[in-house]
Amino acid sequence: MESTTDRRLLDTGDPDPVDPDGARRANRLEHDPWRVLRIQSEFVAGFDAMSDVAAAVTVFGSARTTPDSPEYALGVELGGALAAAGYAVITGGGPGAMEAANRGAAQAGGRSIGLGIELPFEQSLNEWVDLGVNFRYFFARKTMFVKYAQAFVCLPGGFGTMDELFEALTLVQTKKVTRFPIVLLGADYWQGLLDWITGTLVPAGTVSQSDVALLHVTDSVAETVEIITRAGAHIEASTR
Ligand SMILES: C/C(=C\CNc1ncnc2c1ncn2[C@@H]1O[C@H](COP(=O)(O)O)[C@@H](O)[C@H]1O)CO
Repeated sequence: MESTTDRRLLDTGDPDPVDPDGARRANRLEHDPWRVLRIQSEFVAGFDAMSDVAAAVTVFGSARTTPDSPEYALGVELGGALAAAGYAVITGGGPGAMEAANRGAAQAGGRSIGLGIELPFEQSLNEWVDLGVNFRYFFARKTMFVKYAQAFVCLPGGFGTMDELFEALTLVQTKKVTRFPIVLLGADYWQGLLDWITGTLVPAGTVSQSDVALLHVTDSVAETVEIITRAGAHIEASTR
């Protein structure tokens, strides 16, 4: 399998407690400090590319959603409705649900942004992206997903989507971002997760009931857009 930049940074586990000739330490000292420059350049390129993005919503969802599926159709509808409401649509730029949301936005004449990630196999941005930025580090890319969006919408997805969802939730819960509705679109898919949070995490005291209210579950694209625009209006009013 081909390596990636992220992997060269992270997958270096050498658990041997001894480093008799100092080779491990020397190797780390030789390479790791220089990675910072690469990381820095990635942030600079991202900030530069995104600097004129106005109101935007980041859409997450499975890379494996197929174009003939109801989830794909939902993604297209969502992208179109967000564009019609004046939001740029930001996705991971990949296939599946990301492509669907980009496609909906582009077809509706809206701004369609893809923040791609280097993967161990060749992959280009989906054809519906009109502003594309490619990242080598997941964490730099994640900053852009949050920094330039007013809300997150999650379509059905797997580990990647869960990771992005829970990162967003943690940022909102800890008030690192204060403006963020998070909508889970597709009630059949998401309700079980909400039930588990309410039925297991809340009674265990690991999250509070008010944290659950950070999540909105719906089947309706119109309601999704309504939740996002309502939150935007509140923010505008509170900053006036
Ligand atoms: C698995 C395949 C391609 C993967 N390509 C991806 N391209 C861009 N972004 C991706 C990709 N895979 C995951 N992501 C990110 O995670 C979320 C989706 O992950 P999930 O596990 O599929 O839910 C998505 O929002 C991306 O940001 C070949 O089909």
